[in-house]
Amino acid sequence: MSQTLNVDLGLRSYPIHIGSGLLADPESYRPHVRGDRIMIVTNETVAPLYLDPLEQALSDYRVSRVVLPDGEQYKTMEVWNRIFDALLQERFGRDCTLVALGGGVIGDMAGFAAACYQRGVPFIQVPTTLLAQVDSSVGGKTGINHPAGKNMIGAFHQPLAVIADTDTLETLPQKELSAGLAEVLKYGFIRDAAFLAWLESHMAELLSRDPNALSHAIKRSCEIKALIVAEDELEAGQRALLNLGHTFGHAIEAGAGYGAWLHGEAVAVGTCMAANLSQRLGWLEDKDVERLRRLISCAGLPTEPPADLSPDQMLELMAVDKKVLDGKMRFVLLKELGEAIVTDEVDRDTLYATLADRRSL
Ligand SMILES: O=C(O)C(=O)C[C@@H](O)[C@H](O)[C@H](O)COP(=O)(O)O
Repeated sequence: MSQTLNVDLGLRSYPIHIGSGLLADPESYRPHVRGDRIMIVTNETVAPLYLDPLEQALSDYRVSRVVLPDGEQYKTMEVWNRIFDALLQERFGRDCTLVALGGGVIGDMAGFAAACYQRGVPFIQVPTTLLAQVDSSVGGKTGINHPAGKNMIGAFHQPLAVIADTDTLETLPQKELSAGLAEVLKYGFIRDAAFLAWLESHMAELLSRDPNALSHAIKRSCEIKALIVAEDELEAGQRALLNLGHTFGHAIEAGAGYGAWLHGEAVAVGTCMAANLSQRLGWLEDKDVERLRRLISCAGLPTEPPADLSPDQMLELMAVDKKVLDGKMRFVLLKELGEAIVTDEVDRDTLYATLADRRSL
């Protein structure tokens, strides 16, 4: 059984197909592929699991592949360039489709390569992690990291389709499943108190990979993301809400060294820090922060930043955040659980106190 949602972006609209058995089904791709040549971009972990069935499903086309190393530490200009080497060596023209097979790193790098190759070619997202299925494959944010900051170089480039085969979650390490839950919880925190309550009462099923619970969580997450992206594709306004926990989280990822923390783990801690700051500003109550922390912890996620990352180091890393406007940092904070806002009205002392407060995280 599969379900389809739509991301409504006029001429750039596209479907998100969610369900079992989609990856190996030729019909998942046929309506979307452009040209007769396909370059699959994947990594060394995912290739042995899913490259063969994907190539079988695409056997009507001339298919090539580029297999990159796995991990956030490889989301670099050098590794990204290997996609262009492969495309150029095999003389790909513009009449081709790139297919991103993997998690968020592969989706972001393949999507950014598609945005740039010969000034833009189409691509399809085939996300194989929970995080990629609920978040990074949807919305067209593509890019790579820079030592100075996460996702600092990139482009908005929407895919032709997202094909999220829920069967791929069966092979996902538990740590990666939890990392995906950080982004699922985010949708509840920013937009949907009822979904948050549902997540609270179904966390055990989600962690034990109950297919119905996972399908519901993926669908609701994608619905919320699709609505926000449709209203604000280029993050001129409310799309920034999807960045809850990311200002702190990206600083943790860069500060600890890319790959030391999974993105979702860093976002989980960042969300606790955003809640702490929201409480200091008088918005969240103690019980809200406790509830948020408990949920994050029940999802198997950390709630505290690395002890060796000082408030000053965090501040320095946060200063390059893409939400900085007119030299002022902007934060996604919580008015209540289920309602987020973007604000630049955070004084330095309150921020510093949050960064220094390891106890209340
Ligand atoms: O789609 C968005 O918009 C998001 O902010 C979703 C985030 O969860 C995602 O991690 C995104 O890639 C972060 O983007 P960035 O602009 O903060 O680099």
